Amino acid sequence: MSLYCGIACTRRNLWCSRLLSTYVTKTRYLFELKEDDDACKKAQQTGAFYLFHNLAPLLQTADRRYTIPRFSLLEVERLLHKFGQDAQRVEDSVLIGCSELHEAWFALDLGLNSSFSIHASLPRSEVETELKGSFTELRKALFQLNSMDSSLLFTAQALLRWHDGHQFCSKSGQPTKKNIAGSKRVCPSNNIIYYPQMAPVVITLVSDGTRCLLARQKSFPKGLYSALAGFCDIGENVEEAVQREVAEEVGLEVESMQYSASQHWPFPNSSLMIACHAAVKPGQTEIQVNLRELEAAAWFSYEEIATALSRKGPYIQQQNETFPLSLPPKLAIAHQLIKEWLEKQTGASLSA
Ligand SMILES: NC(=O)C1=CN([C@@H]2O[C@H](COP(=O)(O)OP(=O)(O)OC[C@H]3O[C@@H](n4cnc5c(N)ncnc54)[C@H](O)[C@@H]3O)[C@@H](O)[C@H]2O)C=CC1
Repeated sequence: MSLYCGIACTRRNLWCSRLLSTYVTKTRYLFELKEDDDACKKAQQTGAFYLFHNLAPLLQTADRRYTIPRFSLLEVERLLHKFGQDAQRVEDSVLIGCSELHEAWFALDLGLNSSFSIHASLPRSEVETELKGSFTELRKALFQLNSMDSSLLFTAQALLRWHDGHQFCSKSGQPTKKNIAGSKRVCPSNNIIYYPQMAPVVITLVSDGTRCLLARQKSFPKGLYSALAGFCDIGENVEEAVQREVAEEVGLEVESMQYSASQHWPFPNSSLMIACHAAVKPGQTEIQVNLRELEAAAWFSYEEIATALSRKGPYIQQQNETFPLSLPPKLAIAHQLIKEWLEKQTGASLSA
């Protein structure tokens, strides 16, 4: 967005260039914190900390809404001291962003403890009482948070999980050491550097021109249908992954496809969701569900999708029971794809 903003900048539009330079300085500042341990330590002094316990973020509730409390370094150190731990535990924290005024944001998990760590887990309920909040599963909190908060917590949880699972060098077997920002881990015995990783996943909404194809897995809540998703195989590009996934899961051949958007998705591990629309030939729409991957797949009409998005149903039959068709939550990119498809259909029918 900032790039387009910069291109479109004119003298009349000075606020635009100011926005761009704020963004650039913020990005450069974050880069410096990732590269320079001393600068990052210094940033912790004036930074804000988000607390987690076993990957569940600390949330507070006010007027039935979740808020995310932040703590200063001093407050975190006091808390650690109160539970018999030294301030060194702050080094387990990871950098997750910063404000436009360069207040650095960190996430620290008080519950994770590895087999070799000197830091034991802090007692969850006692910390909750002390901080007047509750450590809440991120999936549960998802529906209550705005998109900025959820994206920050997604990043934090993904980074904390990655560090928890990558404490040893896969070549030497020795413990690896994280840098202060948590943007990498290094094996001291052979200098191999490990960087946090995301797995690329294609998510595709297939259309035959008038209907869209949705599918469900056994593990989905009853009535929930979504777009087709699958991990990219090694060596594949996005187009090949979309074609393969659609063929594998529902037995159809993609005729054309169009990239829509992307999203970082932390469940169950970090994925980079690459969302696309795909079209099949109108005459070749017979679905053959791969039952190893899916429980069911079906074509849905404009009216059925519009009704489901307005949360009124329609109803679908599943294992001799009837459920209202439900779609992925607003924050999920699958929801965005489905909404986009619906809007395109509306545009098409309006211009017809
Ligand atoms: N944000 C969104 O709108 C949506 C996100 N997703 C996410 O997309 C991802 C993929 O979706 P599904 O295929 O339905 O998931 P899935 O978890 O059912 O995975 C399918 C299969 O892929 C293989 N697999 C698992 N992890 C892998 C990895 N890192 N690399 C390669 N293969 C792997 C396994 O054999 C697994 O059985 C999941 O993480 C899911 O949470 C799925 C749908 C919507």
